[in-house]
Parts: sequence; structure tokens; C-alpha cells
Amino acid sequence: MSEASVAVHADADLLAQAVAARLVVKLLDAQADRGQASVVLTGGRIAAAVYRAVAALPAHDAVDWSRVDVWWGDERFLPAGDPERNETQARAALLDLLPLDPARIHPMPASDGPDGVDPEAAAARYAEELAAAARPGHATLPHFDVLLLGVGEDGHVASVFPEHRVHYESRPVSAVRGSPKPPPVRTTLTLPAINTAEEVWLVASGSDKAAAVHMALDGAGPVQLPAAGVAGVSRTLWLLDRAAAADVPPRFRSLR
Ligand SMILES: O=C1O[C@H](COP(=O)(O)O)[C@@H](O)[C@H](O)[C@H]1O
Repeated sequence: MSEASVAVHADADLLAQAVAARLVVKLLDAQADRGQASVVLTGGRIAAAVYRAVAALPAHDAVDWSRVDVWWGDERFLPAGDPERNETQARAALLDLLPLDPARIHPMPASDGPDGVDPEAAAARYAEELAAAARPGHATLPHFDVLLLGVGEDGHVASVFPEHRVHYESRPVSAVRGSPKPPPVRTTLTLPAINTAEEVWLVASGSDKAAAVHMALDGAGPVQLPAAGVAGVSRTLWLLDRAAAADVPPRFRSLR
């Protein structure tokens, strides 16, 4: 598990551009090292801005997108194509514009998918898809080069919400019922699954995120503040705009 580090950018627009540039470089490095790359996407407003920024970045053409696996960290359990689905958002902002291999795009199941409106079955199906991509003889998850997370005002990451029973789920993918943020039914990677990623980047913008960022970096408990429980294997990087970074604890300020 890695120590957190913090990078701050002037505003949300520059933050999105910086994350986009980092992401392209990370995927290029992974392809140079491993011959392929994998990214775990998230949802939310700043994530959408990052996806648009990647699409606008000329250097994205340097990535061999046919050798990139795309996974999701969480999903709103709604019908395919619903504009509120994280998948729909990512496809519209970026994925539909890239020469990806459709077989390497791995959305979480929709509520009109093979399991119907059963999020527990959908979560189990996604866990099977992940396990099928894991290295033979290894864990139940594939290698994730980089996993992106937004951070909610309440400190949630993916669809792991404070005090929710998803914290006690032992499987890597969980159904979420009773989400405090709409829609109420979701599917999500759990924190232990998130923390298998080589690098985890927590991206937050706006003053309404400052308190959650502060508490997460200041030693809050993960059940109360899920973002506090995130740690990538080799890197845990908080990517913030100035407003979200307003209350970053002093020991991280030299890193800004
Ligand atoms: O509902 C969700 O919200 C969070 C944060 O979204 P934001 O708009 O406040 O940035 C997001 O990370 C998560 O994937 C999504 O399902």
C-alpha cells in the first residue's frame, strides 16, 4: 500500500486537462512495459471533464487503444443507455471517439441486462467477468494500471458510501441498495478490490469537496469516510483543484 500524495491545479478545467495528460502518459507507459494497459473508470462531473479532455488531447493518438482494457469502478443500476449511467457518460465523452476493441470494454451490467433488475446477480456477473480476465493461478481480479475515483461531498468513492453495509462485503463487487445519492440501486467495486490497482487517482474539484478531502487525508476511518480507505499498490494520488484543496492537512502542502 502506498502513501498518499497530492497535486493541486488552479481550477477544474486545468485539473481535468492535467489528469487527462497524466492518463495518456500512464497508458503509454503501461503499454511500453506490459504490451497492454488497463484503466478503471468512474462517474461524476469531474470525471466527465477528464474524459472530454482526453478526447481533445492530440497526444491520445499515441496510445494503442485496441490494447486498452476499460473497466468501471461503479455503476448506477439503470437500463442500458440511460444518461445517468456512468457507462453512458464515458462512452459519449470519450469511448465512442476512440478505436477501442469492443471486447475490451467491460461495463457493469445494466438493469435491463441478462440479470434483469437483480443488482446482486449483476454484481456477481461482473465479478465473474473480472475473474475471467485475471492472470491464471492468481487472484480474482485482473491487473489495473490505473483506477480513477471521484470523491463525493460525503467522502464516498465509487459507490462505497459512509456507514453502508457494502463495507462488510467480502466479494470484490457488491450490489448497493439504499444509496444516499440517487439512483438508490448501484453496483460497485469494494475498497479491497479498488486497492489492488497499481495506481489509484482520486480526483476532486470544488469547495464542496474540501471537507471530505481534509478528513480523508487527516486520518478519518474508512467506514465513516470511504475515501480515507483508498490506497493504490504503488501510488495513491489526490488530484485536486484549489477549491477542493483548501483544507489539505499541512503535511501534504509541500507536495502541492
Ligand atoms: O454517483 C457518483 O458520484 C461520484 C462523485 O461524483 P461527482 O459528480 O460529485 O464528481 C462518482 O465518483 C461515482 O462514480 C458516481 O457513481
